[in-house]
Amino acid sequence: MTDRLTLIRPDDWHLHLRDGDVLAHTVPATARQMGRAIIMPNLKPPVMDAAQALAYRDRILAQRPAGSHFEPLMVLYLTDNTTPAIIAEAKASGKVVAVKLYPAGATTNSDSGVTDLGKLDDVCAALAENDMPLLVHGEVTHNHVDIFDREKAFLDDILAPLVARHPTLKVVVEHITTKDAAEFVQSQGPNVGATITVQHLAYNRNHMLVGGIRPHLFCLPILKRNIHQQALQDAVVSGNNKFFLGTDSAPHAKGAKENACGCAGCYTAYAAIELYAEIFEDLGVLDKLEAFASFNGADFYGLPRNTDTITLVKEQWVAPTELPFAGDVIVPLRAGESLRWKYLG
Ligand SMILES: NC(=O)N[C@@H](CC(=O)O)C(=O)O
Ligand SMILES: [Zn+2]
Ligand SMILES: [Zn+2]
Repeated sequence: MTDRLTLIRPDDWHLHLRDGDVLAHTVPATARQMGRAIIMPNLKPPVMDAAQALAYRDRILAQRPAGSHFEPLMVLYLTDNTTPAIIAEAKASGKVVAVKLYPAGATTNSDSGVTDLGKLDDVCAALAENDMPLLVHGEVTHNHVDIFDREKAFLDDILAPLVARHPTLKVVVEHITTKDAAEFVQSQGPNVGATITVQHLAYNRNHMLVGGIRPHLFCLPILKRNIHQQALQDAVVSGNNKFFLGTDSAPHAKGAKENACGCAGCYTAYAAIELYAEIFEDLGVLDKLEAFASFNGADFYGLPRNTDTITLVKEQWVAPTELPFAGDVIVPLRAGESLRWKYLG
């Protein structure tokens, strides 16, 4: 039985750090485990150009613990007003590595998102030219499309045509939740990859809704039925290098989650690698964790793999029931539950 696990240091290819005082909590939490992280730009207002990305990066670095080499990889938020010149300037900054598409209204702070991707073909061409991946929150937002069908509708109506129009554009389908998305990614060339979260591997909608509603399992795209959870598990079990670690750790204060209109997002950064290790072990593929967590994402982005290592031990510990969040608290995923793997450093 394996009771100790040493891996090349992982990276988090989808992370929300937020801004302001809470950076004092969110930055150290991720910097403790991850070498790099793709920093989601859905602030209020969003991160829309190189200057805003560099200023945000400085605020993040100001909270990086002494001695840490954690590197925030910055992302621009695509709007109807993004231009090829904005993309070229972002690339030239050397610090912005990707651009994020939020269909307007799809998720937390996405009001400034894109209303018609068809109008941004010149921007997509600029991304392809600059070898910058387009990261997508893959859900349509039309009222008539059921929330459980929104990812598939996005793949069929928006993403498949986009990839066909821009065959060299790198695309990351973020936080995939369906069998359809896993199959779509597998069916495309090496320029299309996907991140998979802990919560979408570990849970399905029954966990969220049977026996009472569990607001801390509510995230977007919403947890789907068990056949979809199974397909995501199959994707990581397959070892296909198109799939990589992206926690989508998305903290919201406890009161904003335990609310008559609760916010979407699960907080997992405090124990990201332990949470993935537990699932990979349950699936019998602990030997595939390192490629998923530490190789596939870097390879997809064309960045060097990390060279230092981390170690986990098989040792039970209890996840905190709450964590500080700048005068407020957050309830992490698995709060108060026993975790099986412990990160040593
Ligand atoms: N995943 C979520 O449920 N929420 C994210 C936004 C996102 O990634 O869609 C957030 O910023 O809170
Ligand atoms: Zn999203
Ligand atoms: Zn996210």
